[in-house]
Amino acid sequence: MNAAPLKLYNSLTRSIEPFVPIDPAGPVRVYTCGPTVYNYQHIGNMRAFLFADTLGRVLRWKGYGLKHIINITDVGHLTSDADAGDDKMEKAAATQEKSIWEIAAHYTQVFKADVARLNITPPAQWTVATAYVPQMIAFAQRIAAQHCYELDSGLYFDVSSVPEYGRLARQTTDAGESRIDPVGGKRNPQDFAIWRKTPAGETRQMEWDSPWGRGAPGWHLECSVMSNAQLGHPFDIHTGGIDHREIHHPNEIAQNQAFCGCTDAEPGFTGARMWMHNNFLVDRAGKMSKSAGEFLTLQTLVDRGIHPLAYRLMCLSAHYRSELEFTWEGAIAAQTRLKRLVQSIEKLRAAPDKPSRTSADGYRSRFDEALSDDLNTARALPVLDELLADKALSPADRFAAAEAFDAALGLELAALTRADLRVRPATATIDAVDIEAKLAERREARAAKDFARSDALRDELAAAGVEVMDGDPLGWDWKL
Ligand SMILES: Nc1ncnc2c1ncn2[C@@H]1O[C@H](COP(=O)(O)OP(=O)(O)OP(=O)(O)O)[C@@H](O)[C@H]1O
Ligand SMILES: [Zn+2]
Repeated sequence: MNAAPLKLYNSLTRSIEPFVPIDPAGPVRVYTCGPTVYNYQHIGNMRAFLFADTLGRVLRWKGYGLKHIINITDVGHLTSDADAGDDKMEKAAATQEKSIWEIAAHYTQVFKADVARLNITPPAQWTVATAYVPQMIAFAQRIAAQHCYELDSGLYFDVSSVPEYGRLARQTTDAGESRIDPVGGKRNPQDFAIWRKTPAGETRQMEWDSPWGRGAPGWHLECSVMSNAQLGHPFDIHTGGIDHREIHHPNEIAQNQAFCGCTDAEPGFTGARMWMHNNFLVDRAGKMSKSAGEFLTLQTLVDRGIHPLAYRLMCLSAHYRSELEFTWEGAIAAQTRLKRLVQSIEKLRAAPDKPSRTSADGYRSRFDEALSDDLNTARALPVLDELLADKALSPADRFAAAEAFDAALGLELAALTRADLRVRPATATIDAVDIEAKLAERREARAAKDFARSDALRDELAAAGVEVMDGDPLGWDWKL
């Protein structure tokens, strides 16, 4: 029944293509560029992992096995993607007066907790960059003679040594961001360091011996090595945020081509069959970004009374290739939408059963078609709404179909309760039980038309940090 052909947008060709697994018998192999653990991940970063999870869930919905790898970048990512600046990890350690290992451990743990709160399926393996340094050196050694050259600052990849460098980014002019050329002596402006030597007289917290001196691997090298080690090249799908389409992924591709030495025998080889990118989460200031200073974490949302899965639903309500603008109104609307879903499911569970007069197959096909059309979750969600409201279907059949749909959506619809969604704002000076008691008292006052008492209770709650939402059609809510 999940039979619509799966089509996905491939950034390499800038078109929607049928998905054809490389190995029809084995699992689909997917690699996702993971977080750089020098700071908290903001909700924009989490959008990238929600997208990768949706891809994985849809692949499983379509009946495929899945081997998904996400890396943890704990070394090598510079403050500028164009090969300039400090290592983000070294810089964070210096400003926070901690060791890099402490920094990495802390932010990795918080990131994984957010992954769990968003119900993102953990990958088959979290590959940690510093655990792959010997493989990175071996990879670099194999391509060094034909594709690299040494400067004082490191070993550089010569992008003119591979065919069609930058095809993914569609770089046709000198104006592209990646043309920035901050390192003197490069052969081509886009050449990048695959090994950065520690400057003479300095020591870094993270450095290793290599044939090119003590130093650290380049960020681009890391993903080529870890994807190859875990999945083998070529694998099926490589994902990341759309910023990676410009520099990071073209550089991975160049290294993969150099490593396999196969571009004559296999024209078009990039290391992955498809490259997929999610668009940005933006706010009024533009792309949400750590470098820009202010950003929102999942915890910020929770502190303001928004459930993590409401953020997941917010992301699912937009297509992953569209920009998504974050607003608090939007987050509250997503929370209300999630509540409605949970409420419907709770009602179905409690309802006495009776036979269906029709079948849920039509909904299932439409839901499947939407997901199969380049993961169009925005179009799949209304099918779920319609299914839940269809009285010709028995409560049990609606419940079963909704639960099956949720395997692809990951909203935990069958497990969530209304009570879970009452997230107490962090600033509230009153606990959930007292809030409920005051709300009940207020409902009674209103029923008795004692509006003075009702207003007084609302003001008391407001003073304690809780805003009563009279406009909430579900009637059982409060927020910051
Ligand atoms: N605003 C955003 N919306 C969606 N995805 C994003 C956004 N910002 C970054 N990403 C993606 O998040 C993932 C993790 O990125 P990483 O930890 O390397 O972040 P970063 O580049 O340090 O973040 P920032 O750009 O905020 O400084 C990457 O796939 C990246 O493309
Ligand atoms: Zn990467």
